[in-house]
Amino acid sequence: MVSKSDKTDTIFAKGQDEERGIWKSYFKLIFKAKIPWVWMLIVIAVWIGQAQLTLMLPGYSSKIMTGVIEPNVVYGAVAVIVLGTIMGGVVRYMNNLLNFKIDVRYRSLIWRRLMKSPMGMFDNVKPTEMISRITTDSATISSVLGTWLPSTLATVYTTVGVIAVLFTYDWRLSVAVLLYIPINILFTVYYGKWSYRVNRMTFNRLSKLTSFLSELLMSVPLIKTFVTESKEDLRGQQNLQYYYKANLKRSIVNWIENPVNGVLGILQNLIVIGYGVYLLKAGMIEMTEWVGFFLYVGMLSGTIGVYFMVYIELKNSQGATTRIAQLMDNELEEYDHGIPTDKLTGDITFTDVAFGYGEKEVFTELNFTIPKGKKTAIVGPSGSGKSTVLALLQQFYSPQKGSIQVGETPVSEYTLHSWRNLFSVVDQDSSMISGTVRENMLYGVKRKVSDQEIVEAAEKANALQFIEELEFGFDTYVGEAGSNLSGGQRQRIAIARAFLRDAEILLLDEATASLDSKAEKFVQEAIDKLASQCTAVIISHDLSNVKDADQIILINEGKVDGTGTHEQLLQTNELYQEFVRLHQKPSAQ
Ligand SMILES: Nc1ncnc2c1ncn2[C@@H]1O[C@H](COP(=O)(O)OP(=O)(O)OP(=O)(O)O)[C@@H](O)[C@H]1O
Repeated sequence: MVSKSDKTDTIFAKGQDEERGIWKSYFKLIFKAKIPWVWMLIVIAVWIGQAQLTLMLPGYSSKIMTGVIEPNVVYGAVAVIVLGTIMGGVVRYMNNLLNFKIDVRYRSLIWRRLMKSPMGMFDNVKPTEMISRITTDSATISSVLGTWLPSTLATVYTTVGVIAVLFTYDWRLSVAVLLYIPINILFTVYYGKWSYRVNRMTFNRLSKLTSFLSELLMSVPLIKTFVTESKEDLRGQQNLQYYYKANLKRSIVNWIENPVNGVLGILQNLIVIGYGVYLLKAGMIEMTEWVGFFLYVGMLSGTIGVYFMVYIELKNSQGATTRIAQLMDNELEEYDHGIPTDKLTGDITFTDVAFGYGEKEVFTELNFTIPKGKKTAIVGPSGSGKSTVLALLQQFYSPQKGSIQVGETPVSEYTLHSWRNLFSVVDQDSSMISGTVRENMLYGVKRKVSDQEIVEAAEKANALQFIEELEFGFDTYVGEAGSNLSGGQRQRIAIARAFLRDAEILLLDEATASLDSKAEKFVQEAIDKLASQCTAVIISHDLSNVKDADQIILINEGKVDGTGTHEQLLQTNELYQEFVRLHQKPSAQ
């Protein structure tokens, strides 16, 4: 079968190490996700309104603190405080909404792209990595765009305003204070880089831990069977320790920020106090101006603190933006481009088809024909590429060389959706969705189906008895991915689904492998009936399923080793003789 590879050189893994191009990535994401601009502008305007009120406060405070208690000063101060508090509350609420709006747009954009991504992308990316794109990465980006962007613009407004006010008080004192800013920037940049590295390490440890846990929890039966609980316990403890140590480092880095900022703040106050006292004594400034200046400088420190946080946030979001920007660049499947079809109009021919998964070559030169309306069996050693033929047939992948055609028409010229709608598939995994038995039987069935038909399909698939014995019959919940059902029960529901789908081409990949021999015989008869009404391609290790096929294709080492009926291949092909010898059931001898 087409198994998922565990390659780590995925677009996402590459993204984790990509450290450049953050601005490019942000621009790309902002335009791709169509963020709510109007809402964003409203939030920015409210932020700036609130910033303006905050800017006015030290002017009033300095007057009141130095005894200038006139009615217009007091009323002005009260109005600014009350309005500022109300606007502060409103803007935070609006900002939260903006954040959620941006977040849901990114999440739905990522989800839509994932749903339209070609199969090859899913082979290379672990499900936990994809989940992390939709949850953690999109939250990081929306926090930067939704929360930090508007508040930072308001902070820029405040900074410019504060500097302008400072110069109206005294230009010498202002220059002295501003000289200190480069020291602050230097610290911000160095600390930011350091903090980014440590945060990224913690994030990587956490995603390793998450993927370890989800993988192991899905393998509990394997662990129990092979008695590896202690070994896995140890591996889990190690992963937890790595994450703990990364967190310890991170806490030290985060802690350092406060004392250093404190020292820098003291430096700044010393300048204002020392130089200010000198100017006061020399009679060059008034007491009210000096107090006002002092309060505004405090505000300036606050704004620098915000830039500092924004820088850290931007650095920390770098991995997330790069990963999502790369996902946006990924090619998508086009479903409605080409000729629509609702019938298989001729035989399907593979001509000189070469195909591999990445570096791994599977077929070098594959030539065969699947006759319309006939039953074709594909046999070959394990790993020879039988399931890959079914994947190529459904256009999950495109051949690297050669062509697959229906008559004279390459299958790639059909619209992808209409082409895939021609198929009905029952494979050894018998994929289920979490829902009821009925929902699973109807999954992918696009016509109206009566209850009577559902019952008949279940009966033909030998599933009716066990379904009726379930607590809620057809309305019984099957659990996540059908976990409440046995392998054989899942397989019978998948077969019933194939009956209901009633497609032109039936693909069976070890479709009865999980059934006991009594059920298998019964279901096999039903499948044979279904197969006789359409074009069927069957992969089975069970000789009895293969023997009566109109044509058997034997695949080995990337090529077709032989084609013919059971009798023909038995007489002419050594590999087939070997296959028969190995797979003959005692009853068939
Ligand atoms: N998604 C994938 N990525 C990389 N390699 C893959 C992928 N799927 C299958 N392969 C490899 O391609 C080869 C053919 O696999 P395929 O599942 O088609 O073989 P098969 O004949 O159906 O095997 P089996 O009889 O064991 O089910 C194998 O070597 C397999 O490891």
